[in-house]
This record gives sequence, structure tokens and C-alpha cells, in this order.
Amino acid sequence: MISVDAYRETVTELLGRAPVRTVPVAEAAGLVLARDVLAGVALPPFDNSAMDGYAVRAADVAEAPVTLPVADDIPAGRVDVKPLESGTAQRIMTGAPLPPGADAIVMVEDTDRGTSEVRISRAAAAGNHIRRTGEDVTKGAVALHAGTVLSHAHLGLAAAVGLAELEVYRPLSVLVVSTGTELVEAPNPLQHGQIYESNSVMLAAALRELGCQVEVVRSVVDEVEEFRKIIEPRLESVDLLITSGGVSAGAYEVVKDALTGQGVEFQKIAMQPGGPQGCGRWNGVPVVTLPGNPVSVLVSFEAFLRPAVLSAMGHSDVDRRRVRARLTEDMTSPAGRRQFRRGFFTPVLGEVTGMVGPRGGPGSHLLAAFTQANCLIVLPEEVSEVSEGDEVEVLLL
Ligand SMILES: Nc1nc2c(c(=O)[nH]1)N[C@H]1C(S)=C(S)[C@@H](COP(=O)(O)OP(=O)(O)OC[C@H]3O[C@@H](n4cnc5c(N)ncnc54)[C@H](O)[C@@H]3O)O[C@H]1N2
Ligand code: MOO
Repeated sequence: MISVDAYRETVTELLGRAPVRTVPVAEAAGLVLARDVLAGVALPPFDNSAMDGYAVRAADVAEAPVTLPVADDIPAGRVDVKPLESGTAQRIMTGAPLPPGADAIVMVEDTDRGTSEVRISRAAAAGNHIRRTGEDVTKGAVALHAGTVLSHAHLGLAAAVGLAELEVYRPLSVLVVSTGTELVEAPNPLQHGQIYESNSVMLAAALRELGCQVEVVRSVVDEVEEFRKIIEPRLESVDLLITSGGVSAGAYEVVKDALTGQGVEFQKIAMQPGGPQGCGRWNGVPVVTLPGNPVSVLVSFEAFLRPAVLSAMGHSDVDRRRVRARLTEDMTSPAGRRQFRRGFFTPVLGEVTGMVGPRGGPGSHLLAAFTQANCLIVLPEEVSEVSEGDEVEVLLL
């Protein structure tokens, strides 16, 4: 059996790193920046007013109240601002360029709002309400570092320093395939012996949440020729194929039978659930084959797929947050396997740890219990029993 950590490395290597692509700034949310972004302009690009008011020389209003002639009017966007002569004021709006010679802004609230002359009721110190060139970002500085996961704020900054496009790691395009003759797509009626297909729905949503582009084939019957005929032609247009089902030890293991000898290796991973796994390349395209049980799919996703996919899309922080927590009840775990149990973590005020209790048993068909969990309880390979009060590791979902 292969360890979870070794398998995670294998899958991460298999997925590699997506190519860099240029995308419009507005379409880059959630993607990872591939190159440093240098500020083509300073922010602010010019000294400007932080308030609607009057640009003055501080010395001219030191003896306020004073009345000054209003020599000009400067709305935001004006590009031909004239110097401020001493003993005058210019009416100015928020964001408008400071006239040369002015060194303070008097807020309109501290004036009589005059347009030909203005009575200023309060003195203003030099620098008052002036936003200086480059005080946010200096021209030529690194505004965004390579490796940044682009949030809406980062995109705003990129736009503000004048960029129309960003170089990012391309989102992975993933084909998700569920196999199993028993699978039926809702809302078609079920016959006894059939079940509704759910794995592709979960996987596609989980991958889209990471920023992947996902195509789905929802239910391929357990026939090797049929599987090859439907899936092989679709490989050309994707970076990754993820299948569910058909990988264990039975007589109709469609994925295993179709891909053994084609570049995909099937093996047991020392984890529970999610033991039977396969990965490799089919026609050169990375393939990860997950077992069919829904909770095995979700746990496999957490244990190695999510980090590998994130890493392929340029992320460096690929791990869920780990905390320690005290168990609220006894649990057992198969020796030699890392068990991932669905749990509910509650932080305890004033303590670095919290409390955690399982939700549902270890069975990998217990999907509803997963939806009541907010974490995975990790019981290491060497542990087969834990008791109420023991400290365990928890992965926060
Ligand atoms: N003799 C052995 N039998 C099994 C072993 C083993 O080692 N020896 N391993 C068990 C474990 S652990 C798992 S996990 C499963 C994995 O089996 P498969 O990958 O071949 O998955 P299936 O048999 O196709 O399906 C398992 C289970 O999940 C249901 N399923 C499958 N696909 C979906 C879907 N898209 N949506 C909802 N539910 C799905 C399926 O009906 C089965 O109940 O093998 C054990 N057996
Ligand atoms: O390991 Mo299977 O993945 O129990 O459910």
C-alpha cells in the first residue's frame, strides 16, 4: 500500500503546472498571478484634493476668517490646471489635480461656498486634505507579486495602475466522468437496484470552486468498449480526466479494465475511505480514477486532488487549515491506514484547541453525514483507537 503523502505527491507531479495565459483583468478573479505586476503609474498619479473645497496657500488663510478671490474652478478630470497665484483661491473637487503653488485644501464646509470670492472661516495647515503622488504605490514598484491569488481587490489595483490584462496560470479544464450501470440521472424514475448519480455533481462543483473549467459525463455503463468510445475522443480538449467508480476488485470494474495497460496504474492507498485508486496518463492526458463511494470521492478530493489541482493552477497555499481538537467520543481506525472521519469542530473560547466529535460512522456511503460535518478528523496510520478527551488533528473544511 502507498502512503497518502506519497500518493498526493504522485498526483501533484502528474498534474504538473498549467501554462501561463494572458486574460482580461476583469476575468482573472480567483486565478494565480504568474508574473510580478509593476505599477506603470504612481497611485495617486498626481497630487490631488481629498475634499470638495478650495485650494489655497496655507499662509494666505492663517489669519482666518479671510476672503479670497476665486481665480479658477477645478472639477475632477480637468487636465489644464493653472498655477495658484498667492492671495487667491481656486475652487476644487475631490480627486481633481492640485494647482501648482497650492499647499492646502479648505473643505467647502469651512467656507461660504462663494464662486467669485470665498470667505474662509478656518485656517488650514499646509498639506491639509492633499493626497500625494505615489503615497499608495510608487511608479515602477511591484504592485502585485507573482503567486498572488487574485481577489477582487487585487484586480482593482491592477486596473488602477493601468493594466488591461494579467498573466495568470490557466484554469485547468477537467472532464469528470461517473461510471456505473446502476446510475440514473434525476429526475428519471429509479428501479430497484438503481441509484441516483451524485458523484459528478459533487466533483464538478468542488472543481469549479477551485476555478477549474469542468465538463461532465454523468453516467457511463460498466462496459469497457462503451467507456472508451465515449471518453477517449473527449480527452483531446482537456487537461485532466477524473473518473469515479469501477476501480476495485469486482468483475465489472470498467475504469480499471479499460485503462490497465494504457498508462494508468491501479493501487491501494493507505487511507480509509478512498483506498482503491488509480492514476497515470491515457493518450498523454493525466487521469485520476476515484472509487465510486460518494464519501470516498469527497475524501480523495480533500486528501490529494484538491492540493494537486490548486498546485497545478499556481497556488502555493494548497492545504486546509489544521487545528488540534479534543475528542468528544471514542473512535476506532483501521491499523496501517490514515482514517479521515467526518467531524464537527467547535472552537473553545480562550483555548488554542477546540472540541470535535464525529458525524456518522466510517462508512463511505454515508453522504448525509458529510453534509453535517465542518471538518475531517485525521487518525494517523499508527493509531487504531482514540478515546474521549484525546487530542486529534482536524482539517477544517
Ligand atoms: N472485494 C473487494 N471489494 C471492495 C473493495 C476491496 O478492496 N475488495 N474495496 C471497497 C472500497 S473501499 C470501495 S471505496 C469500493 C470502490 O469500488 P469502485 O471504485 O469499483 O466503485 P463502484 O463499485 O463502482 O461503486 C462503489 C459504490 O458507490 C456507488 N457509486 C458509484 N458511482 C456513483 C455515483 N456517480 N453517484 C453515486 N453513487 C455512486 C456505487 O453504486 C457503489 O455503491 O469498492 C469496495 N469493494
Ligand atoms: O475505501 Mo472505500 O474508499 O471505503 O470506501
